[in-house]
Amino acid sequence: MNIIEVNNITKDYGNKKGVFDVSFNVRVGEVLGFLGPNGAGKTTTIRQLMGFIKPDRGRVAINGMNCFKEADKIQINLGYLPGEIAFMDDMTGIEFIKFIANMKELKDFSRAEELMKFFELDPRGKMNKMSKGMKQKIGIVCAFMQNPEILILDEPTSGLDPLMQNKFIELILKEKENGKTILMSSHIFEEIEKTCDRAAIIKEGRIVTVEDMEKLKSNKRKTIEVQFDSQETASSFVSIMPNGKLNENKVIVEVKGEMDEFIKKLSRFPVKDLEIKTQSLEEFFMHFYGGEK
Ligand SMILES: Nc1ncnc2c1ncn2[C@@H]1O[C@H](COP(=O)(O)OP(=O)(O)OP(=O)(O)O)[C@@H](O)[C@H]1O
Repeated sequence: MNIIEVNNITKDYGNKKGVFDVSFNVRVGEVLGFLGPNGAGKTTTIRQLMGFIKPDRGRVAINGMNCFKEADKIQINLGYLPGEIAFMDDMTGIEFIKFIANMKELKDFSRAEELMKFFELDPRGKMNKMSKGMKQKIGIVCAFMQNPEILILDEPTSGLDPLMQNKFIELILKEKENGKTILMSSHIFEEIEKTCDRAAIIKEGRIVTVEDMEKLKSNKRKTIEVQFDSQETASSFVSIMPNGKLNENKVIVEVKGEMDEFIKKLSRFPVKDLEIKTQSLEEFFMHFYGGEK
């Protein structure tokens, strides 16, 4: 069942800017990665899902409700992390979190406290003295503290250091286990690879592809370099591995998908050393991005 439905939406800002005929769905309990280079249209799409802007054409719905007309109702059960957070700078972090909690009529503050501890956030200082990473952590606490069924996250790890990025991945995996439905935009391939079930790729305002992550991962190319004791052994191996390239006593082979056939053939030879380089998902996605990030 689809929880988030984006059907042929267009928001045309002129000069080929905006989003055009964008469609994708997020199923119940699914984590969908929304990927695209700067200016591709991720935030514009997300803002239509949040009901901040109305599509010129098409329909966006969450839980069957129209995102523009029924935004208030939808947002009761939705956690949102904006790409750029407008904070009230003269508040302290904790004042801001409590302000949002009041707005959401949140009674139980224990989850907010749990999240602050998890992200090692001391929220007592003034917001205008906080680093980008600290502000991002406050945004994350605000999005997750009401334990919503649906989460829409616009570049959630922007500004976080690698340790905190890993903590964020941990949080998403836990939320996924709890059956939450999550849409998150990202530039970080590693976090998409580790957390998402599918990825939608947007470029120049149009969806290029929506792919299953397992399929993407299984299609990843591996470059394997095998070192043998002599050039003779290497040549014998190449004779049964026609796509292998001989380089003195080494053979370099590209393997896509299943490794079984390669391993069975290699097991007939004495191997001195073996190195496997896996094509990163980033390299894979570059194919869709057309070289630009
Ligand atoms: N209100 C607006 N008026 C005119 N153009 C706009 C407006 N909002 C966004 N745009 C343009 O629409 C395009 C898509 O912007 P959007 O912010 O959705 O991209 P994005 O994929 O979120 O990029 P980033 O990764 O940089 O955040 C950009 O060219 C942007 O300049």
